[in-house]
Amino acid sequence: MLRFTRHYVSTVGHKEFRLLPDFQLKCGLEIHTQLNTRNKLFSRSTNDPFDSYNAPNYHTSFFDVALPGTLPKLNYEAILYATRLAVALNSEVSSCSQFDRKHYFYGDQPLGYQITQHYNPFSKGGFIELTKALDGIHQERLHIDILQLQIEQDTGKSIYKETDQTSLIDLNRSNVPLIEMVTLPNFSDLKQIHSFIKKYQNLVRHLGISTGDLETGAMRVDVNMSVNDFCRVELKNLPNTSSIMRAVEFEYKRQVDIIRSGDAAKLLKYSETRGWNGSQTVKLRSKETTIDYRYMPDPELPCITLSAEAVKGVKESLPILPDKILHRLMASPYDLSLKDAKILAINANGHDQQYNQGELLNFYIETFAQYTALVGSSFNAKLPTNWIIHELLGNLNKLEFPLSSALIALPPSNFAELLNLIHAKKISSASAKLLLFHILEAAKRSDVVEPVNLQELIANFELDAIQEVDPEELRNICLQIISEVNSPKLLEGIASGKKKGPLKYLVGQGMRLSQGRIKPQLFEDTFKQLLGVEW
Ligand SMILES: Nc1ncnc2c1ncn2[C@@H]1O[C@H](COP(=O)(O)OP(=O)(O)OP(=O)(O)O)[C@@H](O)[C@H]1O
Ligand SMILES: [Mg+2]
Ligand SMILES: [Mg+2]
Repeated sequence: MLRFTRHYVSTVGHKEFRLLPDFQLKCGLEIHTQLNTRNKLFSRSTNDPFDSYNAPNYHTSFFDVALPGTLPKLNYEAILYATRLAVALNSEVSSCSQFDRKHYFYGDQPLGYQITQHYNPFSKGGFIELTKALDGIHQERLHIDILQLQIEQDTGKSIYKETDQTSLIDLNRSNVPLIEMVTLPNFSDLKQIHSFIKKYQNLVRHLGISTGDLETGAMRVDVNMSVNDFCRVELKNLPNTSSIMRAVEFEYKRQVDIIRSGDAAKLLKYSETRGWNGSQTVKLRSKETTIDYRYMPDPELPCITLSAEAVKGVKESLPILPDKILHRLMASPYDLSLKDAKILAINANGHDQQYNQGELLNFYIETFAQYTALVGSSFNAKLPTNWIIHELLGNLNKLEFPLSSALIALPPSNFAELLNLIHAKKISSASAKLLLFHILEAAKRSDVVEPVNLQELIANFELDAIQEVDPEELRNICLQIISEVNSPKLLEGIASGKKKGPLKYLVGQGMRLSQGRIKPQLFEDTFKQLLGVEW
């Protein structure tokens, strides 16, 4: 009889996945992140590892292709980026970290060794905090401890051609700066792993040090996992979050089955490295056959000496970190939901949408301040949220128009004025939508964009809400719509309540005829009265 825990329930795939209480999962992550510095780690060639499709081996220098006699020259930008990350993770930067050579032979590694940090890493310790409130883990809070950060070079790429049994080598990626971050084995369920990966990915994007994309390989996650303290298995080559989660589920079940069958002492005796073929984990190599990398300090690279003041300077220049922003946005006066706060604070896909996160957040905060200054204590926090997060961003995406340009037409003071007009019901919500769209579309078409004059536009388009609606006029508009519809069946359906939906259609017609200046509720009430609706 199996007992299930409530640790983690996954609906990935068809079958539900659960951890079993008698089989304890222990897991640690190693995450490699490519830094988006301008140049490579030890050469001046441009750092553009994804340009291979157009020009293989283009972004290379003599050092990247390992011509004899060339020497590595450290790129300080990579050190700055690594320091930013270390400080954000509360990891202690070593005052003198060193580079080592890890020797192995491979076609895409022409030096014959990879320069990494083995004996004396860049920083040690640190943590990421996961919480139930922000990250959705099952525990209230959990610290995932970081063992260390090490700086290393990426390798080139081998492309295998099955057809003529050849390998192509592309060295555009060779010598791209990487940071390997290693956690302690603090994870005990899948939700924690998932949340951590998202949080770390978001952090490197927020710090502006990497695109953090798993799909391009800019971020690569290796998962080390063991069950009931048997040997750890390391899962590598996991292309995206869903593969990571599915591979962990599969591997957990595989190890549980081995333990149940009584073969664990034999089959889980040595740690091994496994890959993911899309449906199962497959053995790549066992640690019995580990290569001796003959690590040795690189004699051509002196240690990186960083003073405490330099580290302090970087710490002081860091942007406010995402958790802190989320907490602020979810508290008074903003009172945003977690979902909306994340839209403002977190760049979900790493690419520039029509805005960058800092720009959007500043716009929101500034507009909010100006709006509350205009309306005083009766402000409605939902107005800026809805109009910025939903209306404005929706329109920018639809029009493919960047926020930076939209801001010229609609700086925070103008947007706050628009909110104020909506707040005071001087303009109906339907009219405001039309107006906003019009302003953005006109700004997109125009070469010279300047702040709009809202009052003038509202007057020109006659968008002022009709404050006092003449009941007779309202009745007449409704009667006209009813006669135009000319469908007794539809009207009877509405009246009897059998088909309520078409009432919305009638109201929509009213909004159209009045160009959004009469409130939908007034139309609805009048139609109900005229049709004798009792529901
Ligand atoms: N018993 C265990 N169960 C699961 N994970 C473990 C266990 N012991 C250690 N780990 C995890 O294994 C990882 C070890 O990574 P580390 O980079 O130190 O060594 P490595 O995997 O041997 O080296 P390489 O960088 O060459 O892959 C860490 O993330 C650690 O948390
Ligand atoms: Mg490692
Ligand atoms: Mg490893």
